[in-house]
Amino acid sequence: MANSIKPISLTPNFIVPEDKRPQLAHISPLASIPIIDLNDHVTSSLLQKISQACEEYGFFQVINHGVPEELCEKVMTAVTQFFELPPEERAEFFTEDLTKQVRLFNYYLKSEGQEKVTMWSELFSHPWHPVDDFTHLLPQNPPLYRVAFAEYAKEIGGFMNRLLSLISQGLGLDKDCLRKRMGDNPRLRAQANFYPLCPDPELTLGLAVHTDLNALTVLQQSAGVTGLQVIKDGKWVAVDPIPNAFVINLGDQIQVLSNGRFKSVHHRAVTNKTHPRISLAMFYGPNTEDVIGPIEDLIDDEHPPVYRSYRYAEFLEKFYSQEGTRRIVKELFELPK
Ligand SMILES: O=C(O)CCC(=O)C(=O)O
Ligand SMILES: [Fe+2]
Repeated sequence: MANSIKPISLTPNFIVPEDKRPQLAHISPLASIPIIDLNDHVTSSLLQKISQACEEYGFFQVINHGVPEELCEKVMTAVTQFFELPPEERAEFFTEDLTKQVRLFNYYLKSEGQEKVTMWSELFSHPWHPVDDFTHLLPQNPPLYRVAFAEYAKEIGGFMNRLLSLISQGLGLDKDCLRKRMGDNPRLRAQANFYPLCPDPELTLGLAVHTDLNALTVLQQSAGVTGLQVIKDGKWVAVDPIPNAFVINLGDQIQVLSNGRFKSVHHRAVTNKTHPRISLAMFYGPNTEDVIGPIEDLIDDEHPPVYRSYRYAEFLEKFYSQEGTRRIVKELFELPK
């Protein structure tokens, strides 16, 4: 099992069927996602900017987020060094077993009647909180990995809470509302994504189009290398890296909790010929036992509930059963109109 990580070359298993290729020339050249400055005081104008970004894009970048720049760089260095290890050393973490807490794996795309297509990326996923429970499972090499993650996780924990409180207020709710709805024991996982140089980016995908299944994602990406793209009004928009910014995106659970007002938006990662790219996603989601459904205060005669409530475990089950496809999960929980 532990030997599926090989130096990557453009073999047929990476070539995406023609109708699913990225068509890199068709990117909206001027469009970009909103930028939110968190140095600003919490005023109604800041909340308005956030709620507009959540309604119209489901994505925004934040600057002046308060997480120290050196720490952000340190954790990206640790992740980069991990992906620079010889493949046989990284392969120790390779597994296709979804129940493993720490796993290195590849995503793939499954299309009706066609072979599986492997994405041009390698993903490393593990919990980020509570630190003491899992640190011993993380790589010892590079030596920076465990310490950088422990420090980063602490800072991101505080930042996520702040963000959830702003998003709650953006919905006109009490600032603790979203955090409380996801309980005292949220599911907190990190995913480091590595996209090696690709000889022909038009033929591959780094990550196929998807929405995040969790509630909220805080992402850092390699400086100066574009790869993330988001759908806006039916067109792909590139999310260009801004120095020291985080990319924030809403996951499916916030779409459901907000009764469809805030959007979990389709996105993908494309590859390039000149620079390897790394992104680090920190996910915040409910616990498997939590019950998720539209928040009562957001429901009235004009806004009847769009979704039925479910245990998050039920959502995850439907999610994993559609592995490799363009998943249709939250739609399964929609109530008849
Ligand atoms: O590499 C990126 O920027 C996208 C990563 C992503 O969408 C994910 O990890 O869910
Ligand atoms: Fe994503």
